[in-house]
Amino acid sequence: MTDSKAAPLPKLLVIEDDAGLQRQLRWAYEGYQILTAGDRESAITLLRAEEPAVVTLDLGLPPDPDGTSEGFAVLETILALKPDTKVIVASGHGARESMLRAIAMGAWDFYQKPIDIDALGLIVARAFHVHALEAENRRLAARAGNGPTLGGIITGADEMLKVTRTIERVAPADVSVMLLGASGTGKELLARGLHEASRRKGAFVAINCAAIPETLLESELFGHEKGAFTGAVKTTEGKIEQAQGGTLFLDEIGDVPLPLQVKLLRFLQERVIERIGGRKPIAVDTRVVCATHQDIDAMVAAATFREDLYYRLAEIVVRIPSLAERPGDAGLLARHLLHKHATAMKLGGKSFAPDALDAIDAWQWPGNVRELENRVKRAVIMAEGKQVTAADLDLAPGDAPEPINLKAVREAADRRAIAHALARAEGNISGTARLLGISRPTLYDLMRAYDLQP
Ligand SMILES: Nc1ncnc2c1ncn2[C@@H]1O[C@H](COP(=O)(O)OP(=O)(O)OP(=O)(O)O)[C@@H](O)[C@H]1O
Repeated sequence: MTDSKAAPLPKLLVIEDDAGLQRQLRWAYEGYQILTAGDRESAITLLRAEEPAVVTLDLGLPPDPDGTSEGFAVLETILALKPDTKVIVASGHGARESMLRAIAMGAWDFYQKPIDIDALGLIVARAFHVHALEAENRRLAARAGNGPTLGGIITGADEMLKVTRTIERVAPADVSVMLLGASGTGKELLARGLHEASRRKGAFVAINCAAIPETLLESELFGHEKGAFTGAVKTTEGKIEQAQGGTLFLDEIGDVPLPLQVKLLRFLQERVIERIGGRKPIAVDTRVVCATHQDIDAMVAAATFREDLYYRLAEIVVRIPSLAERPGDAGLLARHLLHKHATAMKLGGKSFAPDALDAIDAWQWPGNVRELENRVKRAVIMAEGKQVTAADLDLAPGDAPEPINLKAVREAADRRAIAHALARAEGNISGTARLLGISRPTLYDLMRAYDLQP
């Protein structure tokens, strides 16, 4: 049986007035549908009809085959009609100025004639890859923009959408919720979203149990009466009381010392507190949500966290995936954060250079969204022009030795892109080839050339 639903081949438009070269390029690549045009009119007609993702453009086109005017006019029209098209411009020897002008106008890359099919093939493959990544980012952004998400959470990843759906479901029920996830994954944002979705009328009160010295934590939580201890000059409500009728968010619950765990347990059982130095019990109706980045199960097993308290706090446990476990979210969030911070600093109109998007996609983000936000904020300040580069984000250049030439840079980028796609497709060759927008044989060739394993 033939597979009638096979994915259509990615389209490459070759704009070249030399019929011999046209033929050579037509047969050079497998895995693409090659469209050819010899002049402006037929090129633009094909662009409108077929919307190719990648175009190779010879600047010397009739009626100005020895100059560049017609080529630049075509480049301008393509980018005006379809700005996401990746245009790779061809130049003869010594045409550096034209190339720089083409890049400044928005061309994706260039190559020198005479054509080296292998080198051009790599540039073309990479252009398809970046085009596919950008299209995926736009798709995720559109999906994430479908209606308000819980607590303003930005995500397009199923792993995280599942989390927001769970939280929306449990929000109205009066159960305790424990959020488990690494630092910077958005636990506090989710807790706040849960509070908003619960429609509790009181306040959302957050306390970071790791940030407050042990000796002060009890007073912060339970409050104190005037004169209860040296320095207690006036009666003060604790965070638990402040959350009356609302939600109490206990961040880093794993850092609460054992004696205080006992007091918290008593509060959760009886729903009353006593301020330090106070004698009368005060009833408090509050929803408790807690979070930790620690391995709480191991802490319970080691008896450094009380099991009875754990069961009171963790009627529902929600695990928050790290940023690296949410495909596409790093790029999506980066764009959102770039817009947010550039606007706040009155430095609007900034976008990411292709190398920045690649670097964002390849980085593992050990500090999750918090790290991403810090890097983007810094990059907005550091970027010299409208484009934010990987170097502005302090990502790629520091991680690799100084490349010796452009070929080395491209190889490194290809290697990263292929390794990343392989990981995303879990080693599946067809899936990887699809993600990269290249054919399986081309992928095999590249993997062999770069000595990569599935
Ligand atoms: N999905 C997201 N969409 C938008 N902003 C996010 C998202 N996730 C996190 N952030 C932002 O990233 C920063 C860190 O998030 P948050 O404080 O909620 O993380 P956390 O897991 O509580 O971190 P920590 O454990 O270090 O306290 C905040 O500025 C938050 O607004």
